[in-house]
Amino acid sequence: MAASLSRPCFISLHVPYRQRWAQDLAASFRFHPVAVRETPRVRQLALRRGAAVFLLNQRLAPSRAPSPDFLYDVDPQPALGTASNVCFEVEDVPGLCERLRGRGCSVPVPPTEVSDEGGSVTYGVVRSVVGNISHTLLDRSRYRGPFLPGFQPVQGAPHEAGDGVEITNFDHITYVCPRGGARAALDWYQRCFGFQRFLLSPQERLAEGYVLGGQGVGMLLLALQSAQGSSGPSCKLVLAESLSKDSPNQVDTFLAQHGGAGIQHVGLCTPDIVSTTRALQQAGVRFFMPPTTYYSQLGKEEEIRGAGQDPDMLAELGILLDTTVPGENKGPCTDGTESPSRNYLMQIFTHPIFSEETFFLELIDRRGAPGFGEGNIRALWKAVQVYMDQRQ
Ligand SMILES: O=C(O)C(=O)Cc1ccc(O)cc1
Repeated sequence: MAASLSRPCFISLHVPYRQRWAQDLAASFRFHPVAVRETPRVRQLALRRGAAVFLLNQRLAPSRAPSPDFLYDVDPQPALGTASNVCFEVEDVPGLCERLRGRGCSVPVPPTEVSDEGGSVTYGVVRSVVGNISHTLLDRSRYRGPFLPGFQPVQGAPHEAGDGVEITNFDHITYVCPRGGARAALDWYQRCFGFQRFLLSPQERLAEGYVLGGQGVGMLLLALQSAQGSSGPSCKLVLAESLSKDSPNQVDTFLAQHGGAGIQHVGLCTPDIVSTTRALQQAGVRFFMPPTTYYSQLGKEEEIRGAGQDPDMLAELGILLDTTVPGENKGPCTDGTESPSRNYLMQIFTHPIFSEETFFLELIDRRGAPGFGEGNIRALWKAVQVYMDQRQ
């Protein structure tokens, strides 16, 4: 039986000893500390916005050996900041770990029970076939506390309302795979986690994947989602592989600076990208500005107006809009009129958030469009190229 995995329960970030990133995530990205766990050697802080939770893991003392102290995770021993674990809620942790072991997967943390006064949870950790990524498989159906056993609630966490930032949940997680490795990753997530392939564009061929070529771009994308089951909404994974002959580019630079494959970015869903972008910019978050030609390209202004958005406002903030993505809810509106602009999406990408050109965040505002905008991906690719050329 295929595993039924929900939307991620949390995404774990590891920062090396003495790097202070928690403050950034809290102060700039407006994530709120909700729970903390501290041992003499490590600190784990859960930061939440809507249903999106990052678990920030940090050592409190230098050490060369992997630390067994990180609860609900394995220690990736990072030399630099990395997002290395995605936790999924599952119903039967022992059964799934057993099946995964039977399929040859490495299960560095076997099913383990943790409890406190709020109840108990069972979790195990399995290594993915991609880079340093692992997955915590968690059953917290028997737990009533604020986060997870072993964590203390952070008192006085601020209210989310009123700061202009609206982030509801994780939308997708994008991996950078090694050259030639995306297909093996796709097979692994299908075989081991029961994820299902979906096509990113009507032009995508199943056997080839979504190939973005020409105009200096060279990338293969393959997309998957978890089967939507009883355990909640599905999770989208995007696997990216460089086909580029040009350097520097976003994907090869990630591989070089991250020291191998891993999580490149996380898309955060917002129902109001304009207000959220503005509030985050004011709080100091830096976003990639697309090339100015993005907004002046033939038909773009009409496309943006047709979607009911203001081209000047989007250009001022650097927000990308694409109406060419396939829609979930095509068809006439309930009043019987045809609405040509119902399905579109808007995206904006932050600069890398650690000191290397690796992990970044994205805001995505989906208006009925489940895929990704090709024009937007191209614009991001070019913006990153300009940025890296300037930095070199
Ligand atoms: O558009 C998105 O959010 C994607 O996830 C697609 C993508 C994948 C890799 C990149 O380097 C840039 C964009």
